Amino acid sequence: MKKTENQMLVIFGASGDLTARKLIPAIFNLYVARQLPENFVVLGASRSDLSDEQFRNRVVYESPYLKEKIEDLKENYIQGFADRIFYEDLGGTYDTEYTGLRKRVEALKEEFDTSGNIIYYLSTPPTLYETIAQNLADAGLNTQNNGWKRLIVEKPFGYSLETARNLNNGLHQYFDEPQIYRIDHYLGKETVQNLLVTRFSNSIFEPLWNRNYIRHVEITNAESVGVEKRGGYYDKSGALRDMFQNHLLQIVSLIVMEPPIGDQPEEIRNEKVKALKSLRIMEDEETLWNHTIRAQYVASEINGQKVKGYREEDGVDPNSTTETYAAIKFYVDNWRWHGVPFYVRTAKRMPTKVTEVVIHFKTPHHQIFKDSGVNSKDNKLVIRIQPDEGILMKFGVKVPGQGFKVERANLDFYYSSLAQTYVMEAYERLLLDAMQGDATLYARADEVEAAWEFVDPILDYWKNGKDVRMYGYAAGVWGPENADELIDDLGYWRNPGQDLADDPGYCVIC
Ligand SMILES: NC(=O)C1=CN([C@@H]2O[C@H](COP(=O)(O)OP(=O)(O)OC[C@H]3O[C@@H](n4cnc5c(N)ncnc54)[C@H](OP(=O)(O)O)[C@@H]3O)[C@@H](O)[C@H]2O)C=CC1
Ligand SMILES: O=C1O[C@H](COP(=O)(O)O)[C@@H](O)[C@H](O)[C@H]1O
Repeated sequence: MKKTENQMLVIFGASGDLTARKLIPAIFNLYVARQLPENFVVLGASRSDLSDEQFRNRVVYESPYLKEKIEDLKENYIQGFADRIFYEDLGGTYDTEYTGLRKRVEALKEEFDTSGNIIYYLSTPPTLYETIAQNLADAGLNTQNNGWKRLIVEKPFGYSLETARNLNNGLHQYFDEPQIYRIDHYLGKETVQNLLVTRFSNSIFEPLWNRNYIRHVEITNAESVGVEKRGGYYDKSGALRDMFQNHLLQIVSLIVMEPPIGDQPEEIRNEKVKALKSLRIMEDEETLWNHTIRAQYVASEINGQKVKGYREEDGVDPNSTTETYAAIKFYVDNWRWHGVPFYVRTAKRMPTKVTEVVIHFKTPHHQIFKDSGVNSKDNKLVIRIQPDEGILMKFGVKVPGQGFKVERANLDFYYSSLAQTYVMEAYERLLLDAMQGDATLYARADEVEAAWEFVDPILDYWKNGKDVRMYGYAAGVWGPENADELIDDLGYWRNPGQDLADDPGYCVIC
């Protein structure tokens, strides 16, 4: 068990949505699970005029995100937890000197004996990340001579390769790379981490994990919700920046990477960077035209309820060209993956919420059961990231009786069958890792830049290319029909809405 040293967590942007919805509940769960160190304190900081008590009311006592947990026999913990939560009003301007903050940090350090170890969590608008790092340095709050200092940085990390590089360079002026933890909450999901275990702790998958046996790889990330209250943010971002550049390319890197020499953070991160650098960058318009599809959801009815189209959502430009659906086909230029196409799609307002990876295996080179009814697309490994987390192996078996008729069968495993095991929420796991100084599940500077390097030309083409298509799809369906063009040389997109064990693999969009 790793040691969690005494420390303080300072959250910038503490009056915001993420703090209330994800961060405080994650810390509360760690507190209840006795995973926090003996001496631990949280200091929220933002510009809203709040007292400690008002902040505690907002994020603890009256928090809708803790309500269930409190009711769930945990009310005994609430007082003790809230006593460790404080708030510092940073005042009204962006470049506030952090004198007040420094005094508060010093006082809490003495009172709670936190040994000078501090995590700063940046949960503000991204335009402030560098400014806050600089302000911390100006106030001497980044020095490590009296305890370590770490900086967790929320997504989005940059808006393009150039802005990500600038942000990396900006932060590196005040914090060294080993101090910086770029969060990607998908890496905190058990099932994403399980990709590593599935591949590297079994001897049955890895020998097949290459171009000799794999025909193509398909990844679907679907959300049933629209942009909800984040129209303003989303309209400047879009599916490619919001999900693909970070979460999905992280998943891709875990599928593509070579076996690391060990489980140390840098050993794993080095391989992920190599994987991301091996993605073939799409440069010419013909490839970009053929290998990328974007679309927006349009007004529709889902279960009898009228649903707005993307352009009618609050905060969205009525003439917006921001995509809510992105499907990308690409290749990986290395020995292992040469010639194997990857198909990745992500979208809002799909029929269901699901994220899964499907490894499609090649058909046997010589088919002896010619009239068996064997479907050449039968051998698949489906890794369900969420929900119904699990793994499904699909293969052909003989139908009892004369002859060699073959039917599809499934071997499946569900995480829920490990019912006695407590599965941490992504933010819980990632916060605990940062508290313990383990950066394995955080993105390194070069990793983020390599991902942007791949995404930038697509964004540029979608913005400036000639006659770039923008399709529409009715809210509640599996995207535009034209997305089939991307994959039709190999069949169809798998219908991932199916229950894992009951999966006919048919296509609902063709
Ligand atoms: N909400 C979510 O589900 C997710 C959010 N993120 C990222 O997390 C970050 C925060 O998001 P979210 O909480 O939704 O955003 P909000 O807009 O809800 O909150 C941002 C917070 O930043 C504060 N703030 C503004 N200026 C400063 C400043 N100079 N110093 C300190 N705090 C400041 C604001 O409070 P005040 O006005 O009081 O200063 C506000 O509380 C963003 O980068 C977002 O992209 C990432 C993934 C999911
Ligand atoms: O980072 C983000 O992720 C969520 C989806 O996360 P999930 O864990 O629920 O799959 C997405 O809704 C949001 O737009 C994006 O910013």
